[in-house]
Amino acid sequence: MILFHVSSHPCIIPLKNMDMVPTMFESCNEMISKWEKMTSKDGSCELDVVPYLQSLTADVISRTAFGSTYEEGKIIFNHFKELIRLVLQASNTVYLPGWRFLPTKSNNRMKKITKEIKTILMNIIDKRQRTMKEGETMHSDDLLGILLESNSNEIKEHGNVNIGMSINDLIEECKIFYFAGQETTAVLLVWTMVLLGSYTKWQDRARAEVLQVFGNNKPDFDGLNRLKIVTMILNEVLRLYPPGSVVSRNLVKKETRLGNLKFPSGVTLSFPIILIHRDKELWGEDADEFNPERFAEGVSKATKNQTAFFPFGWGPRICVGQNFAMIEAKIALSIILQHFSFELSPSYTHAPISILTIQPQHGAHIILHKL
Ligand code: HEM
Repeated sequence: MILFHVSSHPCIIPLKNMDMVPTMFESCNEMISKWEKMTSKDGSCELDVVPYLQSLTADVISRTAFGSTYEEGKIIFNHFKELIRLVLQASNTVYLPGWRFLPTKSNNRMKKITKEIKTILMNIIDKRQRTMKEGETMHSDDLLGILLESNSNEIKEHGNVNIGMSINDLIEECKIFYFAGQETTAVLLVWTMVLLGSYTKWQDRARAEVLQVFGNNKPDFDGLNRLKIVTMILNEVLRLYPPGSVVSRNLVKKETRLGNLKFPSGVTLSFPIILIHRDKELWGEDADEFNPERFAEGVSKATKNQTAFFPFGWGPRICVGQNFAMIEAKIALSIILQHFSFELSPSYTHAPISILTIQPQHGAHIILHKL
């Protein structure tokens, strides 16, 4: 069972396993079919994998969050995507106090999108609640169903509708789910393809393992847990290219001591994950090199029991989607390896850039060969 921390509410909502494997498999398969269609007669093609892996993880998260109302959910997430783009665009311009209240083209667009998100979500909720009243069971096998069910239980318990979540709270929860879970998993897969496209011996080892565990069959949950080489590879990718390169904490409440250091309230502490993951004192002289072998005996051996590897954060606020992300990455990688061998294209330029997550600035051009 995965736990989902709902930030605006002091409660923890259980995000059940929700039979995620078939859902993820379905989305991965759609991507593979597109790639197969793109290959020429000799079975090869070159493509930038970034947009495909992004829409794969968006698809998985839409299905998981909205289940049966997935098509409407997808529109909401497409709107979120545009919102992120507009917010990033605004943050790259000179800051003028009060600017966001001016009726500029992008401010008007942001307002319009926010309104549309609200309308679609209200329709979905309305439909679900009507189904509930008609005596049918809730769709508690998706995130929205879980949020609504927990909300209605809370209202019943307290006998007060003001206790539950508002539509704005629900929108915020869906936003967090999307921001935290889509881009991060996409970039993990992108860097995995870039690195396995360069270190083809590791690609061969991963494929041999996948074929030994699954043959050409659908990946299943038990088999995914037995993938040792694939896990070592994903850990090494997360070490070198942690999707979230920094975690931060605002010390809002009171003066805080950390060892000999004293921090006044109001200070923001940032932990540079990527620098710690590449520290030669912690990882040895080959810290900047791709060497999954270092994880052969697990994370604690690789880190000599120090907190030197924390791609998902650490402590009480550790990423609640880490199992979800690792399962998704393992399924996607297994299916890719079952269908294609691949290499990095000569047109690829290595230029990682941090825009919320660490991304390849000029895309990830890969040459695929159908197996
Ligand atoms: C490779 C994929 C992922 C990476 C590297 C990652 C990394 C992180 C990190 C570093 C944090 C911050 C922890 C902290 O502040 O200490 C975080 C928080 C979080 N993650 Fe993930 N994550 C990934 C995938 C996911 C997925 C798939 C989901 C949802 C299904 C998810 C949901 C969340 C949520 C809800 C939070 C907490 C946000 C908050 O309370 O503000 N993450 N994640």
